Amino acid sequence: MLAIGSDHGGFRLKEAIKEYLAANQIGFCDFGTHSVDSVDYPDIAKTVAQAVAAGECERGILICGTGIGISIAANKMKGIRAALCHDVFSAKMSREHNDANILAMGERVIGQGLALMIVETWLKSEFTGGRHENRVCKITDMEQNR
Ligand SMILES: O=C(CO)[C@H](O)[C@H](O)COP(=O)(O)O
Repeated sequence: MLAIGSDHGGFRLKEAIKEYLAANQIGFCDFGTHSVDSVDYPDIAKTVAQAVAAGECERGILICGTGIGISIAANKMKGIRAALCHDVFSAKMSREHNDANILAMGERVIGQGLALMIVETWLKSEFTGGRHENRVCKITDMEQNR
């Protein structure tokens, strides 16, 4: 199960991603927001990050206007590795090398076509482990000592 959420700045892209997920039989849980009325992106980041960190959802997708604020907020949560990706290569690497468990994007930065390609790539890519395992473990250690 995938967790998805956005603020008002990412609402339209979130809806387009939901259509893509539904068309591809990928299960998701929508944590809002549910309109273009203004909301605060940390509130959405928190609920999606909590669902992923608690293991209720395997991975998450977060969208705001730029993707910056919502990824900064999500990364404050223990166990979260949110990657802000606006190109397909970064999306693939964020999974293969960094084991990113949240994909963040900005609706005001990229078009819908590219965003959907990024989502597709990110969902299909897997962590390759090996030398990257130790590096991700070091990130987790930093969280424990915070
Ligand atoms: O991108 C964002 C955070 O990084 C927000 O979506 C953006 O700041 C919202 O701006 P506004 O309230 O002017 O619509």
